[in-house]
Amino acid sequence: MRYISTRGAAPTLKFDEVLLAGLASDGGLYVPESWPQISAAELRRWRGLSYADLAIRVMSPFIGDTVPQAAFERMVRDAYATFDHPAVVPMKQLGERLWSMELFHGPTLAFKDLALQLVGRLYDNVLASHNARVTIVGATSGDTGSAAIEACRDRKSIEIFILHPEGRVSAVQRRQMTTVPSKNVHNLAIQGSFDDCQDLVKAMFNDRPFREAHKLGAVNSINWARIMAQIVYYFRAGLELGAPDRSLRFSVPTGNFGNVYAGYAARQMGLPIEKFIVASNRNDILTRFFASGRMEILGVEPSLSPSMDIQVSSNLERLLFDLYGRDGKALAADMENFRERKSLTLAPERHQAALQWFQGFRLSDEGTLSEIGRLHRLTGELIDPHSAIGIAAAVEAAKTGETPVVALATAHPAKFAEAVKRATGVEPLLPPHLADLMTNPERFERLPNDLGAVEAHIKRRLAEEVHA
Ligand SMILES: Cc1ncc(COP(=O)(O)O)c(C=O)c1O
Ligand SMILES: N[C@@H](CCOP(=O)(O)O)C(=O)O
Repeated sequence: MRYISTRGAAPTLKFDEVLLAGLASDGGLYVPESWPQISAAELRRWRGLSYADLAIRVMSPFIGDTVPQAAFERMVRDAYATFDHPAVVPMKQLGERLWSMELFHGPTLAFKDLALQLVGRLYDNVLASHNARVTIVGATSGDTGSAAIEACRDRKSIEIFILHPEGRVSAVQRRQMTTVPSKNVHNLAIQGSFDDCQDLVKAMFNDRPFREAHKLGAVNSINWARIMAQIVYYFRAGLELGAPDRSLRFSVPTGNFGNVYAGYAARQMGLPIEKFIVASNRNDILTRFFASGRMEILGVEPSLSPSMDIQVSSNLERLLFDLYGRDGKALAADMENFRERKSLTLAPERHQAALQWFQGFRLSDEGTLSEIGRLHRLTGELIDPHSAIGIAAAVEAAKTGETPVVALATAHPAKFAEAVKRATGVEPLLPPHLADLMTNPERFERLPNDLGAVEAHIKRRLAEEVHA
């Protein structure tokens, strides 16, 4: 398997190289040159596999011979052994055609663990075989940061710098990052939004001398390895609900478009998925995009689902690449324009093609609270505000059509205890392994939204590590 950039001008790479590269050198994102095809007969043979065994089968074609098979299988088993539920991603039936899949049973209580527990191990293995070190720079609106830190802390070949928007993540999310005492972990609170943090990360990758001098690596979903690992649970849901003999729909709480793009990848590989419902909060650029074919950046407004307070959804570029018939040059020109003019209008035939598979949905904070309250009254379950948006969208979708709808539950309710308590009167508790989270000392640096200041800070810290 080889990987090509969505902007058509970066070298074609193998999996291990893509893992280390993160963003492509032309500013694009790596995608597989072609999609591995899983036949219906093969899918039937996958029914009943454990999560780890399924993960090995789904991901092996993407990795090829770049990681020794025995080591890869060991990493997968170790990664999913860190989850506290035997099913790893348990499903619950919520209605006649309605299911939720819980993706938050990993160590940091959000769906990011499903990819990052594996990506941390892959980094270690590939860095050792290349005799290399990496400086990870990542942006977070709250969940990627802690999952990446948990996956990379104390690893000898990795320094990790995570940028979060100051004051715009929940207290639990912040503390999950800033209370980790490991020396290779560095938290930067940026005076800006998540989009600013993500722009800073991309700008560091596009600063070639800085990127090369410090061997930058990515843990955000711009890194193909993140998407690859997230494809697996779509297959798990499909197989549990009767694929390949029955199709299904997914409702996905969306911000950076990485999660739902992983579902699209599963569909391209042969899983019968009829539709993706892209569920957003008030930061609704994607809802407006699917409704009109026009993508327009407005300001980001804080909401009760802060991890989805995003306007520039990086992974949409991967979908656009296919909608543009994989014409990297044309897409590169339009993406440049989009960054300058803050708007992009799809040609009508491309918009129609997108609507075959995707539909948008938006929910206000009031709607989110009311969905958390409704589900609690009905089932006794507590859900977090991000999952609530996905479930509310799925409830709407299940009113029409025959195919089951699976809503992805992306975070544990205790990460957003304040909102959940406001909606239900019940405060969700953190699991025992995080019992001292709210009292442990924090460690982070405040920095302006300024590339020079952030790069200078990283250089200084790395130099201190060398001399320590
Ligand atoms: C809890 C939660 N739900 C949903 C999302 C949105 O996922 P994506 O960015 O992959 O679209 C995020 C952030 O990524 C998140 O942390
Ligand atoms: N919601 C995310 C934002 C970053 O998304 P990623 O999937 O690209 O890492 C977060 O919680 O940090």
